[in-house]
Amino acid sequence: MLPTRLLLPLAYVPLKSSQLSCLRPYGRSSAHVAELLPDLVEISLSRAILNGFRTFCSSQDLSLKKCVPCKRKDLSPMTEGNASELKPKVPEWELVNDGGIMKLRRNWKVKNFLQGLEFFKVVGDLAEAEGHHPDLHLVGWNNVTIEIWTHACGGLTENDFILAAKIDKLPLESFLRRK
Ligand SMILES: C[C@H](O)[C@H](O)[C@H]1CNC2=NC(N)=NC(=O)C2=N1
Repeated sequence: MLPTRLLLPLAYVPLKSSQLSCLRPYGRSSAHVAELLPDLVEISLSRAILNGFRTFCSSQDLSLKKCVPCKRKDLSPMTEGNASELKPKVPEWELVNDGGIMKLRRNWKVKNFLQGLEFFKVVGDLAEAEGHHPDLHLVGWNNVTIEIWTHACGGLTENDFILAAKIDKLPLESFLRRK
């Protein structure tokens, strides 16, 4: 007879025999399943826990998410409150209100003008891959500023935070002036 309540070593989730029956592989005897069951359930449960953890991480780590197409009709800018909630996830960036348009802004000093253009190329390739694009400024030959906002709605959406988080993961150190 199958164990009526199985305490799982990983999560101590009590399972009733009715729940266990769905696990019974076709044609195997109950005794055999009882033997297999702890491993089977433990594996599936640890995967569930791992997936849950990964989901939790990915929803926390914006750089693992993907930008979505900006369809004007169903897009509205997030509130300043929402933007402030997401801001800690991109600590290197500042939240600015530029004439009523909320944007993310970050500055760098590059080695020289051409390194600035190379810097833009690396960022540009990422933007093209994401289908979401930053405003790139190269001023006074070595001052780079990137501003990110969603033009389709005239403000900030999650795309902008995702792009900022991804830019922060790019290998840009070689273009930068030593501090
Ligand atoms: C369909 C596609 O998502 C749009 O054309 C994209 C392209 N890149 C974009 N980038 C930014 N920053 N804002 C947009 O509204 C935008 N729209």
